[in-house]
Amino acid sequence: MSADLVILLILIVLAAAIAVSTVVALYSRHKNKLPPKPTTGEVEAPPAEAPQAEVEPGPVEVGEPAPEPPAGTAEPEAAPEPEIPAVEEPEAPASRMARLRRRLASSNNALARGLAQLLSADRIDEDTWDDFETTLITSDLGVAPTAELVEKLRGELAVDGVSDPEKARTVLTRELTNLVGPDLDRSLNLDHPEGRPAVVLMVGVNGTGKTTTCGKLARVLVAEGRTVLLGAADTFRAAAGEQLETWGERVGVRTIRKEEGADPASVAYQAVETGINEGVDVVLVDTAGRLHTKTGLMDELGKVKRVIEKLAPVSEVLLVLDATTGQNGLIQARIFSEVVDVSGIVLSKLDGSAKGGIVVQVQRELGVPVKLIGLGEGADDLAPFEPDQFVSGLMGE
Ligand SMILES: Nc1nc2c(ncn2[C@@H]2O[C@H](COP(=O)(O)OP(=O)(O)OP(=O)(O)O)[C@@H](O)[C@H]2O)c(=O)[nH]1
Repeated sequence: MSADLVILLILIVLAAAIAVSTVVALYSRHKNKLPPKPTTGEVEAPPAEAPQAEVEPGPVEVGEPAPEPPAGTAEPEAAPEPEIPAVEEPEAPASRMARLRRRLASSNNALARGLAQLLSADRIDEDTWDDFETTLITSDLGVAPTAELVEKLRGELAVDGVSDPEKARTVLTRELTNLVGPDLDRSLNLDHPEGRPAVVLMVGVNGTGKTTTCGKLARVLVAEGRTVLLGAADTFRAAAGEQLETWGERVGVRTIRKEEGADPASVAYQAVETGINEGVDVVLVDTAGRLHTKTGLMDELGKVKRVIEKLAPVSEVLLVLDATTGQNGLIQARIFSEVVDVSGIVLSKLDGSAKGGIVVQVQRELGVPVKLIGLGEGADDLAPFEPDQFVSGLMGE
């Protein structure tokens, strides 16, 4: 029995030993399976820590600073500045006037020369007066104004030459200024009813400088602090609308235009309507002025004016005349004044004309004053017409 017990005990011990070793082996195998975890643990650990550290503060940061970047960075980036053309600064009126006067003096040198000859003559005989008259007439002063001027001067200047050239110059200046009309109201009428813009209609034969004048005038008005809108109702010439728009961009004002051949009246209407909606001060309407027939012109301009007047009164009708065309300009002036009520004249291209006397003739012809003069193709080459400056320019001073 004791031997059996011993054997039994040995078996139990063996079994226990086997069991223990099995458990140990199993445990150690199980443990050996875990290491793969530690190997992945190296990969997992950083993401487990890093993303948590980054992601969590992330939303907070995005939430808080979000409003800042848009304010600080998004705006300048989003600003479509390159598309806005640079608006030019107009030249100061004082220096513009001085420059224009110099140009006027040099462009009318024929008249200035004639006056100088008269003033320096030793003896003012009939021939001298004849020459002087011819000079005045060649300068487009017109026959009647020339006769009036010569008569006045003959009464004041001695036959035996000009004893006092300074006095003679003063007399000449005074008489020429009187002919030009120092007291005429040359201001642009930009009066407009409350809530409606002043409407300026630019008329004239093609090529006289209407579009250019619209652009130059817009620039002057903007420089004076007015808001302006351009209406390209010259739909006849393909490039006219584009040309006006380019002027508008230079000055920083919008142009209402339609396709070539569109009804000019509808463009004018839309321009004034937009002007009302946007509360602008002045709408400048450029028109086409082809003189095929007077009836055609009358129909077109008449319609443009009527249509505009459904929305707002037309404050000014400016007739643009090319100073270099002389008598032809006068014929145009006559026709246009029969078609529309011209309220002011723009004499363009005086820089290229030695015939400044047209100012006097055209004013007499139409009974309306020259309000503006064009003295070049540049943006600042438009000036208010000032009789004193004009006469001293004519006299070459
Ligand atoms: N020298 C000079 N040229 C001018 C003046 N005003 C306009 N011009 C030029 O005259 C030409 C005709 O001017 P536009 O403004 O196109 O004339 P427009 O009357 O609008 O002509 P259409 O559109 O054909 O009816 C252009 O080359 C202008 O640059 C000026 O005062 N002096």
